Amino acid sequence: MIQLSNISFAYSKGRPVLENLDLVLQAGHIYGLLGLNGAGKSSLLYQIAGLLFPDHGTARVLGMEPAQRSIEFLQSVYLLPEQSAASSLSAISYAAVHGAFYPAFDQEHFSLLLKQFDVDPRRPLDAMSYGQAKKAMIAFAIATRVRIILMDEPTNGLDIPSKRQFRKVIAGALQEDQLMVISTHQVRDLDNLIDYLLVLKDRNVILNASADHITSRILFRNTMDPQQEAGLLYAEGGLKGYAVLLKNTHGHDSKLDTETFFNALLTEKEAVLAVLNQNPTNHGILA
Ligand SMILES: Nc1ncnc2c1ncn2[C@@H]1O[C@H](COP(=O)(O)OP(=O)(O)OP(=O)(O)O)[C@@H](O)[C@H]1O
Repeated sequence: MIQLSNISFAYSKGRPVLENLDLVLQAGHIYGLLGLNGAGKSSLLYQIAGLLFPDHGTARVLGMEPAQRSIEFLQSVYLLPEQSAASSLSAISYAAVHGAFYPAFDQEHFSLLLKQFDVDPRRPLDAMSYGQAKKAMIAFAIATRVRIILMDEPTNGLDIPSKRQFRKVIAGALQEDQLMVISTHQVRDLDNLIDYLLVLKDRNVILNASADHITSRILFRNTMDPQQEAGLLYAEGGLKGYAVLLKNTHGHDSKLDTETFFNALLTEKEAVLAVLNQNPTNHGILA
């Protein structure tokens, strides 16, 4: 669905943000795009949406070139930016005006999502708080029912109940022929939500792997004494002992702890990738 080949991109000469980046994303998945501030997450999403153009390399999205911004492309890909432009329209009028552009726009679903998010559909968007307006635009993005939904830091500004609601809404929103990419530097917001993890670091995607693949190779556990654990890859101290990553040599089940995994990948990249890359399966394509 999305294929980026050897993409390089810089805002100014000699300071590349993305370099020789290859990426293939398939339908039916929610991808979490993780990276520290300034890693290039927005820049990558904007390349996919055709709002920034590569200096080198090629991008194909649904068989089209994003930079062409054809009508068919624009009706198939929705990018929810980190900051949406303010509109004096109410949420419901906004959907009536802008939803008309998307052939499969689902007005009923939009109203339902606003209700679930506790957003007043009649209130002008520019009179809403930042978080309320954000929720209205998340609802709009989902209601477009386009094939590819890109969300840039959608959980920024949401309170804790709204973040919970966001996870619930997203988990139930994806259809088989759709793909979603959600970027965040607040890694914990995506816990229990994404089925694929993308990690952007050093101008490239250093990891593209399914949560299933990660937990088949790595065991997530809490312990009081990391040194007693066999196959220790990484340990992180907290209030209640340590969160550890161990080599999963016996096929045990555990739940992916996205934040600890992300921290491990940033500090112990080679060791973590080596374990994930051993005996590669088709669950993950690792850089
Ligand atoms: N319009 C711009 N002009 C010049 N440099 C830019 C511009 N936008 C972003 N950059 C730079 O490009 C790099 C990547 O920025 P980008 O916004 O893509 O990162 P990000 O991972 O989305 O960050 P954050 O988590 O802070 O939103 C940063 O070093 C940033 O300063």
